[in-house]
Amino acid sequence: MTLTADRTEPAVTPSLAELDAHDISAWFGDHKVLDRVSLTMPAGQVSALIGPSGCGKSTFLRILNRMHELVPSASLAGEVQLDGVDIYDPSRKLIDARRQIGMVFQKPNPFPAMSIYENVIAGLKLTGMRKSRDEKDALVEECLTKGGLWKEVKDRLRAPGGGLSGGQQQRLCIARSLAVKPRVLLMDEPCSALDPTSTRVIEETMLELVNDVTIVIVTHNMQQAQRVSQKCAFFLASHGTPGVIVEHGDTEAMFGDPQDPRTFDYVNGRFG
Ligand SMILES: Nc1ncnc2c1ncn2[C@@H]1O[C@H](COP(=O)(O)OP(=O)(O)OP(=O)(O)O)[C@@H](O)[C@H]1O
Repeated sequence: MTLTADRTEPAVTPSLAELDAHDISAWFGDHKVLDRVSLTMPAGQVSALIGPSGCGKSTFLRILNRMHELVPSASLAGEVQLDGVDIYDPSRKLIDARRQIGMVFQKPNPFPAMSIYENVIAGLKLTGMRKSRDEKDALVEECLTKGGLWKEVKDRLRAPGGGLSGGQQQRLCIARSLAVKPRVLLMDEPCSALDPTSTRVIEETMLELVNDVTIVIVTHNMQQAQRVSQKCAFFLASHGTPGVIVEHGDTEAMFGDPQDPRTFDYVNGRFG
């Protein structure tokens, strides 16, 4: 990345961060849905979480930025570290974890009546970040550029976010996540509501973004996992038991030479 003497800070924190989950177990009430899952998601790479429906991928993802605790019946055990710092440490603010570890959801969720411009900077107020008008203008351009949307919307920044296509709305949500300078971006099936062309654009955007931000994506699309990720983890919850990671490693090896027959069957579409 080229460093310039811009009047604004870059929209994305330059130092790349590793995310480490140790022995994560999770419950909804008495129902245990994850059992001692450990995974390192390396800095500056895309890690894909794959596995059949209901095996706990989304729950694991939500634990990575403390969203699991929003569900009243939810509880968890284990540790999540962002560059060696425990995000669940009681002395750390919840808002810090959520700012540093952003999330993009399956269904694009911009504020529909709010302008494209205001959507991008919507997170600043929530996280207590103050910026001048010029700084906001520069930040909006930078985030929309990184989100792969700038060229399409630069002449209509005051138009409502809800007027964009589904794929554009998802890229707007990515731009909004970037505005608060996350170090990790979690993406929960970000393309499942999109057509193949929009999906490709988001995938290209991810491949650019990963130079600035560590990415973890949940996907049911095996081709997508192969196209975008360098690391991959296969989750499975067999016969009502809590979800575990059966196998993880380099994506190329997971698809080309899986060690566990269950991984082989899954990546080859034989079950799930
Ligand atoms: N809010 C909730 N309350 C109770 N149980 C839940 C809740 N969310 C998820 N679960 C249960 O936790 C288990 C894991 O669900 P989760 O959504 O994490 O799986 P998943 O692998 O992401 O599935 P999918 O691929 O279908 O999205 C499932 O048994 C699910 O029913």
